[in-house]
Amino acid sequence: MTAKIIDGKAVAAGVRQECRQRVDVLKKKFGVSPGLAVIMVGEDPASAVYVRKKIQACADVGIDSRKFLFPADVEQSAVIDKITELSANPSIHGILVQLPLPKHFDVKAVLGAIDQEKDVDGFHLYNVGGLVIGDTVFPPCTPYGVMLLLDHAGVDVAGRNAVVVGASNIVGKPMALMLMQREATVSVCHAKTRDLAQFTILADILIVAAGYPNLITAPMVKSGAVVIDVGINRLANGQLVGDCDFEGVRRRASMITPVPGGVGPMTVTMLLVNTINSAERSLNAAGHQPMLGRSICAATPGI
Ligand SMILES: NC(=O)C1=CN([C@@H]2O[C@H](COP(=O)(O)OP(=O)(O)OC[C@H]3O[C@@H](n4cnc5c(N)ncnc54)[C@H](OP(=O)(O)O)[C@@H]3O)[C@@H](O)[C@H]2O)C=CC1
Ligand SMILES: Nc1nc(=O)c2c([nH]1)NC[C@@H]1CN(c3ccc(C(=O)N[C@@H](CCC(=O)O)C(=O)O)cc3)C=[N+]21
Ligand SMILES: [Mg+2]
Repeated sequence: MTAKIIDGKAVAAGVRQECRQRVDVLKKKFGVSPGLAVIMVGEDPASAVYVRKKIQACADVGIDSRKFLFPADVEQSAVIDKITELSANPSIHGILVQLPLPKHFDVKAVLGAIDQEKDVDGFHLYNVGGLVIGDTVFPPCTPYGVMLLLDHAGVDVAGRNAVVVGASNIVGKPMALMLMQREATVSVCHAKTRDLAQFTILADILIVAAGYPNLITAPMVKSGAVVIDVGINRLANGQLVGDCDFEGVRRRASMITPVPGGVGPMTVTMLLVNTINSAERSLNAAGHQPMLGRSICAATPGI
């Protein structure tokens, strides 16, 4: 078997086209320009690349983005003051704090300062709680993008065995919750899992987000499985690879996402979706009827 490649870049391009249309309606009909604030602390090169991609993606669909760069040794209170100010600013509909933050930061305190109605990453505890009960406004971008890829590829989730490798707050845990919400039978593996292969081999849907190249090899994968590789690893030779031995695994899987060009472009795109949803919600809060297209969210009910 040779797996069908799930083209994240192409799916993302389609979603972005919808984003452009929704932004157009917001601007022309309602005079609202969706605005995203991106906060970055320090100049970690990987973070800088991701932030640049997010800002480019905003420009691409007509979202106004503003970047706030703080030096790595800034006091936490200065960052929280900025977040408080942006939370009160009606021209800002989304606030994102690029992670990781420097060690002296209390991540929970910083994320907690974001207005929960502008928490487009979905990392505020209010939205995390919403996700747990299957009723969140801002699904976290990476697992949200994965759900959209699965829907787009026509993958049935209900009743299937889903195995998530990785249990972080930003990928593994919310991924597991979204799959549970869609009635998969979910196992979550992490660094202390004994005999990872014993779990992965049972997966109809295998989601890998650990951050180790070649962690998943062909013998660990059930024949015909759908494999979603979230991992992003830069090898010494400069090559970007996921967590799966791509060439080996694609001979056992029925579908697989590539790296690059798989989940990464979806992550950035779902940030745009969450920001536009937030801008539309701000209109509704102002007394307008809920009239705008929610087709993207409708594709993924209940998350
Ligand atoms: N494509 C995209 O859009 C995105 C990609 N990423 C990429 O995804 C990967 C994961 O990111 P993130 O969740 O932030 O990373 P973290 O480092 O925060 O979490 C990694 C998780 O993987 C687990 N893990 C580590 N080693 C193993 C192992 N040998 N077997 C099983 N589980 C293991 C860890 O376990 P434990 O909890 O026990 O420590 C942890 O839960 C990275 O490569 C990152 O670059 C991240 C975000 C978006
Ligand atoms: N608050 C916060 N929100 C995040 O969403 C967030 C974060 N912090 N910290 C880091 C991770 C990582 N992340 C990625 C974004 C884009 C690509 C992406 O575009 N990847 C491309 C290639 C990238 C490249 O060429 O380097 C691809 O896979 O095709 C990947 C990973 C968002 N994250
Ligand atoms: Mg952990």
